[in-house]
Order: sequence, then structure tokens, then C-alpha cells
Amino acid sequence: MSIEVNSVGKRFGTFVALDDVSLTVADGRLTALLGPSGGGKSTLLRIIGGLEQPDTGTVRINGTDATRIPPQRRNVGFVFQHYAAFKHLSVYRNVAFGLEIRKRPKAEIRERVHELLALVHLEQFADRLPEQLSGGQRQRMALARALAVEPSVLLLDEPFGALDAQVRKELRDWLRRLHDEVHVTTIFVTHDQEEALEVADELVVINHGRIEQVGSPAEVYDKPANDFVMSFLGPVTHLAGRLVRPHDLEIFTAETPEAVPAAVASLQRIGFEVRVTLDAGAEQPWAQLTRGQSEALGLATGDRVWIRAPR
Ligand SMILES: Nc1ncnc2c1ncn2[C@@H]1O[C@H](COP(=O)(O)OP(=O)(O)OP(=O)(O)O)[C@@H](O)[C@H]1O
Repeated sequence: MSIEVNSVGKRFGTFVALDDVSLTVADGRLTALLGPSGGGKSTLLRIIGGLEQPDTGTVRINGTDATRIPPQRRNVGFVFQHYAAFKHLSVYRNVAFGLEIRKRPKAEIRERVHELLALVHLEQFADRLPEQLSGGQRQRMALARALAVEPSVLLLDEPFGALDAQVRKELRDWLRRLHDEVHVTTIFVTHDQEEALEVADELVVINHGRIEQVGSPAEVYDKPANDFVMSFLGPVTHLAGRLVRPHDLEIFTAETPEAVPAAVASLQRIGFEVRVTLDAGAEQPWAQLTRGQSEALGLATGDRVWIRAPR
């Protein structure tokens, strides 16, 4: 189902959490709300889900004005960072819960729950209690539970936020594949640019209660609307007063048109990359090279080089 947010404003006291936010999410998309902490991502997600009321503006779900409809009647599924499972119920019963309270036939529930547990790769854990699962498995159970009642919209608020880096990475891949199978319109909140770039069809960059840019991961990364988006989406450095991606900065060992002279201040090897800090007088930009590039240039500390930002 499509979602239309129209001129939504929200204040907490005098603090403006959302300032005239408008956004359209197309049916079946996986959209990331990305931005720094406190920017208003969760507030926007909660307004879409009906957990929070906007002061101004409207939310339409599949063309219908849902602004005053309570969350339980919006047909949305939620997953939060700290998922509140029923501790005394098995994984199976946790996933079945929404169907049981809707008084669906037992056989239908059994079939649906097994289907969902297979989808999230938790079939063999059906009889365990939530506390007997790892953090990543618990979040997968949370997703199965949210999907059980066939929501039109899935809202995820930092669903992998509390997990370690390795598990987060696995769950990202998994969420992407799950979405390719299920196609439910999904909005997820993250402050992690890599997570957003990797998983989402569309990014919505939010800062200080405003949308800075909406676009595909490639558009937002390659054509940032402003310096904020550019800095937030990846590392940046300064050359000739401009923001430049360190991996776009070109280094030459001979004088080159449009390149400015600099000295190699330091070389630092970090995994597969080499960071070259340069001294260009007023500015100290840094470049990110592969080991191969660095070796081909034969750079050493103190060398005189010429550096250029891409056009
Ligand atoms: N119920 C509330 N009462 C008062 N202030 C609130 C309330 N909810 C949110 N805020 C404030 O609104 C701002 C936006 O919060 P929100 O949770 O939407 O940001 P966020 O971008 O999701 O950040 P985070 O990633 O840290 O959750 C924050 O400054 C927050 O302190």
C-alpha cells in the first residue's frame, strides 16, 4: 500500500520535531528513514503508524485519510529495537498471537505460523522460549510476528540497533531477501548510512525535523542535495573549499592541469585501504586509495605530489 505524508508538523512543547514534512512511499517499496539521532525519524514513523498524532498535516494509507485512525485499525506491523516478546510463550505462540486474538481457525494458524517460521529461518526453534534465542533470532521472530497478520505496511524502528556488527550485517541481507519475497511496503528507521545504502530501495534523509533529500541509494550518494547529505552519506574531505569524497581525490606524482601541489604528510594502512593525509598549505585533505593504487604511485611520507578534486 502506498503512504502519503502531507505537510506533517509535530512539536513537543516548544521543540519542533517535524517541520512541514511531506513524503510519498510507493507500494511495495523498502524505504529507509536515515539521519542523525534526534532528527525526527522515529517521530515520523510513529505518526505513520498512528502511535503519535501530528499537530498539522495528514497521513494517507492507500489513498484513505488515516490521520485519526488508531494504530490497531491501520493494519500496520511494528518491530522496535528492543522487541517486547511474551516471555512465557514459545516462539510459535508469540508468532501465532495476533492470529489467535483474531480467532482464526487452528489449522490456518498452524499453517501460517510454520510458513512464517520457515521464512525467517526459525522453524527448528518453534518450541523455544524467546530468552533461549540470540538477539538476531529474536528480531527475526519479531518480524515473523509482525508479518503474521498480513499488515499492509511494516514499520521497523532501528530493528537491528541493539545487535553487534556481524549480526546486523547478516540481518540486513536477510531483510533485503525477505522483502524481495514478501513485497510488503516497509519503512525502516536507521542512523547507519551503510545499512540504509545496502538495504533500501529509497532513502529519505532527515535532519532537524526536515527532509533533506529523497532518492535511490545511488542518487543520494552520487548527487547529494547539499553538504549535509554528502557528509552524512560517507566520508568527506575539503579541497579548494569544496567537499570531496576521499576516494575521488586524485593524486599525481607529476605536475598535472588543475591539480595543486601538496606534500604527503602521512600514510596509514587500514585493511584494504591506504589513507594519505596531504598538506596543501591552507588545507589538509586526505585521500583514500586502494593498496594497489598506493603501490603504483610509490608514495612515501614527505613526497611532493599534485592533487585534484573531480569536476
Ligand atoms: N514524547 C516526546 N516528548 C518530548 N520530546 C520528544 C518526544 N519524542 C521525541 N522527542 C524529541 O523529538 C526529537 C526527535 O526525536 P526522534 O526520536 O523522532 O528522533 P530520531 O531521529 O528517531 O532519533 P533517534 O535515532 O535518536 O531515535 C528528539 O529531540 C526527541 O528528544
